[in-house]
Amino acid sequence: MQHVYDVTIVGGGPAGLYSAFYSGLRGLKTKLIESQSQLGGKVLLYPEKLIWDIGGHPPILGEKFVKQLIQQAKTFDPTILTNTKVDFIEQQENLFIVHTATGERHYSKTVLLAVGGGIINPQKLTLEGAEKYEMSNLHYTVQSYKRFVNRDILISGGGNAAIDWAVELSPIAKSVTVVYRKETLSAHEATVKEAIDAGVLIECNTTITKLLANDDKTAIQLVRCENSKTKESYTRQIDEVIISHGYNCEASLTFDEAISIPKKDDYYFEGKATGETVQPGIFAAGDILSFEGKINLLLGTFQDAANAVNSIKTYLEPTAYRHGMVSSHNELFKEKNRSIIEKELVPSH
Ligand SMILES: Cc1cc2nc3c(=O)[nH]c(=O)nc-3n(C[C@H](O)[C@H](O)[C@H](O)COP(=O)(O)OP(=O)(O)OC[C@H]3O[C@@H](n4cnc5c(N)ncnc54)[C@H](O)[C@@H]3O)c2cc1C
Repeated sequence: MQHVYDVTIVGGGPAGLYSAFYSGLRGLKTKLIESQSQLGGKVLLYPEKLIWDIGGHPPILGEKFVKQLIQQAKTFDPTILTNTKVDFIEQQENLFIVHTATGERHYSKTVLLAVGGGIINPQKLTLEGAEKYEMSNLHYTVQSYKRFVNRDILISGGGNAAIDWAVELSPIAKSVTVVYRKETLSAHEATVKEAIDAGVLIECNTTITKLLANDDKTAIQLVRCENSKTKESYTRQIDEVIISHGYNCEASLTFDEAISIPKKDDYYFEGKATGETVQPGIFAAGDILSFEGKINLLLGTFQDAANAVNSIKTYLEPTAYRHGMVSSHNELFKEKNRSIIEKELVPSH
């Protein structure tokens, strides 16, 4: 017989990870289930981006931020499962049974949905044979800047992510060209200006029509593009190709008939700022949750997580303290505080 957890968090992005930390802080027996092999959610899509807008935190690389989030999530030793997709949630009296795609069942008194926009996969290039270059120089995310030093780079896409990459790579690349199928880019004007000022070449109405392999067919050597207006096509020698065509979100989570959670738009759950959904025992946090005044940013996910966990605590123990607790009240921190404070007090030379 499996253990029954106080809370099972579905999704290991920022909302799920911070929920795991916070539910430990509130003394709840916690399990977190993530479908991907890595924890971190959408932040894994921008490991090399500097994040500037986290309160009280200096600019931090996405990759480092994820590491810190994971470390914090593990503070109270929750059970964490990766490579485990939740596909169905069932309720039997006061117990939830969380079913996974591989046929396992997880038992829990409450469920916290932190599934963001679903399981995220980049939109792939649909050209024939494109997939064979994914092991070499066709990329869907920028995992490491080193790879792009002194290279001729072609980026396909006109949104913020494409232009952000163009701006960030242009100081280290030999050249950066952006091709975009529409008349004008959809990225912020200020970033587009930054890209142009940095020497990025932008070609609108233009799409990639062919990837031509090198002699041993292991890497793309030439990219053929076509301008949809002039019908002109040209071939360009290229070292690295980055595709930034957005993401597909696989929203495959379903519920049994007894569970009803109102949906807003395609995949957002209408709920309250306190994380409660209309379904008793099921809570939500992060990008999946929609309420008036909701912020779909990292800072919003943290507030959602704390609110949802506090709601879970009082759902399970109606007399428990309803609101946020300051971390210094926690016994585990008391032990750790001493060594941290001692280190801080050592005069620096
Ligand atoms: C390119 C880009 C740049 C951004 N830059 C910033 C920024 O600078 N500052 C900022 O504050 N915010 C930024 N954001 C927004 C921020 O990343 C999101 O608000 C945040 O990641 C949302 O966290 P989340 O945990 O709610 O969802 P997600 O990060 O989407 O995580 C959800 C997790 O749930 C998992 N999951 C989904 N379905 C299932 C299932 N059925 N079973 C198991 N697991 C499942 C997914 O695999 C995923 O890991 C950016 C977003 C993008 C896309």
